[in-house]
Amino acid sequence: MSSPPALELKGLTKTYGDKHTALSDVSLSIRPGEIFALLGPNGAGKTTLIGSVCGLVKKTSGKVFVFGQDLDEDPVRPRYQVGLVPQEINFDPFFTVAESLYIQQGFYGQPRDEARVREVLTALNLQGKANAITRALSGGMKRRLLIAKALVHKPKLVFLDEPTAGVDVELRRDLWTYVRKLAAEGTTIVLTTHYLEEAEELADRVGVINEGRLLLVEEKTQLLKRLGEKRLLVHFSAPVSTLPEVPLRAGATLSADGHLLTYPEREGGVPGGDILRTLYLQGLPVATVETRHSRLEDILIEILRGRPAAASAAALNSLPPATP
Ligand SMILES: Nc1ncnc2c1ncn2[C@@H]1O[C@H](COP(=O)(O)OP(=O)(O)OP(=O)(O)O)[C@@H](O)[C@H]1O
Repeated sequence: MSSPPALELKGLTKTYGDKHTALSDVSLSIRPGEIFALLGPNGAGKTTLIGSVCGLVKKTSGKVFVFGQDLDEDPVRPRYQVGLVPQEINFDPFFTVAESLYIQQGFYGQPRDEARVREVLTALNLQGKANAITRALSGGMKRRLLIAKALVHKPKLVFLDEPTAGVDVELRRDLWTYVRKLAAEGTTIVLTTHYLEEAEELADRVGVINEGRLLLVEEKTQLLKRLGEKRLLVHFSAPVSTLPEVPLRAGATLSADGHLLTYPEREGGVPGGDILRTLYLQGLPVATVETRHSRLEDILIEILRGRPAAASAAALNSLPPATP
């Protein structure tokens, strides 16, 4: 028998008050061991979705299954397998780093496991801080501890809600390495991030949510292949007045100043190599050649733009840049 999904949502809906629908009929299935990135602009419903699974938000309707267990039937035990790195720092400032991790183990019904605490602290580069009082940690260290806290009870399903917001490049890299290790060991990771570079780097699959609706779920590589574009850019050392017939007919364009040829490569179209060969054969003054691939960021903006009137300009404007 095949194992159940790590997380399954069926028609998950959350309404605040009478009319504000934060989540609307969201259905989604996440495989054990996959890294799933949930993307969307501010207010899209990402945190509400995570909160509904972790018990921080009371859903209005729909079903949530964690490793096949219905949270309506047992809201407690399945959640022992879940870890959450929230957006906001939420630990007691008076305990030491190690104490707060032991408390967390106890909270999840586990015996004190010093080896595990050491392991998590080392993975997050906090090994020298085990006995530090948490309020004395720097902002970045607090964020590392937040991640350690979410992982110390060895959850099989981990939610990372904007885990690297406002952290330095080093922590981001450390975390990426650790997330990959966890996933390789079979942990399922659900990640929300505004740094699309992060999703592009880590995710196996991507879900796009806007205004509480799940617009798309697709394998990341498939999505990049389907909606991504590869462009060949040829810079000329002297202005060119017209392009030869082969590139022209294939769809290449020349900049107004005659210094740049742009050619969007498509599957089944004339290969970029043939375009270049023609340019060389015709003796055009090719200086440099580069290829550019569209990134997840470009694709996400297109998806949100592609939505009818509902994808408001405000929502698009709130998309932050790919890198901090
Ligand atoms: N407690 C609440 N009461 C009323 N409305 C809420 C509450 N919590 C969230 N909302 C609304 O629900 C919608 C979804 O919010 P949510 O925090 O899930 O979005 P998000 O995608 O996580 O956004 P961000 O990227 O800014 O964290 C928003 O319109 C928000 O204003």
